[in-house]
Amino acid sequence: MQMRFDGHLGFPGGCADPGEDAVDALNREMSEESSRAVRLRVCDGDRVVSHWSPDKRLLLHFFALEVTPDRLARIERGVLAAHDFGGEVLGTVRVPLFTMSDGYRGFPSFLRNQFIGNSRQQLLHGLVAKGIMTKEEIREALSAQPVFFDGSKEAVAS
Ligand SMILES: O=c1[nH]cnc2c1ncn2[C@@H]1O[C@H](COP(=O)(O)OP(=O)(O)O)[C@@H](O)[C@H]1O
Repeated sequence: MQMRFDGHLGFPGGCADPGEDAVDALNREMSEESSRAVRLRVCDGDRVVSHWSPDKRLLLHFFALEVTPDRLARIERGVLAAHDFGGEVLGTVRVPLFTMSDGYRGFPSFLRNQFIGNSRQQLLHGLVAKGIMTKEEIREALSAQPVFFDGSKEAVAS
C-alpha cells in the first residue's frame, strides 16, 4: 500500500479522466505514483472487486497483480523516483500479514491505521479472494485488542 499526502493509507490509483476506462486510468495513475523503472500494467482480468459508493457517487474498482519478491523490492525503490513522490505519495508500505504472540501486533495493529475510502475493505477482500488469508483469520484480526504494559486489554465499548 502507500502512505498518502493526507496521512491515510491507500492503494495506487485515482479518478478516471474523461474518456478513460478503469484499466487506462489505473495504468496512468500507476505510472505517476509508482516506479517508472518497473512498468506496472493491469488488464481487465486483474480486477478483483468493484464497490459502488452512493455517498460519493463513485464506482471503486480494485485490481491485484502478483509480483515476485525481487520485483516488489524494485517497485519500492522506484517509488522514490516517481513523479508524485513527496507530493501525493509519501512512500510505499508492506502490509504485515502475521500476528505476533501478543495476539495484536502485526496485521491486527496495521488495520487500526487510517485508510482512505474503502481501501481497508479492498485489502481485506483481496487477501481472501487471492487465498492469502481466510475469512476466519480476517475476523480474528478485526476483533483483536491491543495489550497494554500492565497486561490489560483495551476496553471494548458496550
Ligand atoms: O486506495 C483507495 N481505495 C478506495 N478508494 C480510494 C482509494 N484512494 C482514493 N480513494 C477514493 O477515491 C476518491 C478520489 O481520491 P483521490 O483524491 O486520491 O484521487 P485523485 O488521485 O484522482 O485525486 C476519494 O473519494 C477517495 O475516498
